[in-house]
Amino acid sequence: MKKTIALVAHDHKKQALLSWIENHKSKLECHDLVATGTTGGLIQDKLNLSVYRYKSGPLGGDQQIGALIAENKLDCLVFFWDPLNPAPHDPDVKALLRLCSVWNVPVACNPSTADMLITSPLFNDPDYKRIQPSY
Ligand SMILES: O=C(CO)COP(=O)(O)O
Repeated sequence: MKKTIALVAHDHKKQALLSWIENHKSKLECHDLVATGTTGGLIQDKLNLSVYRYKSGPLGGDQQIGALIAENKLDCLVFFWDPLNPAPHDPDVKALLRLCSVWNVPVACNPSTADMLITSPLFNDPDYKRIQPSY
């Protein structure tokens, strides 16, 4: 079943995300991909993958992806955030990760977790229904 997958990385993690995407390109191209602005541009240019680009993270892109979660329009987030450098939009980063917890959206913040997520049998199991919390 086609999913909507968001791909986001901070600057020092962009190369790691591009490598991860390249490793899983055949799986990822079956889905609808969205990304924050700069990350999405790199995915298009370097990997020739079609991806819908929201604004750059510091300009509101994280919040736009958060809005997808709040509207139940996102199935999975791969977000390689940078634990070693401060981001001017850190509140937006936290808010995005928080919404994944609020709505039980699978989120991978490093390549090994992302490997496990995308290769999980549950990822393509049509019978697996993610529990949607009812508040
Ligand atoms: O800052 C980001 C996520 O917090 C990513 O934004 P860019 O993809 O525009 O660099």
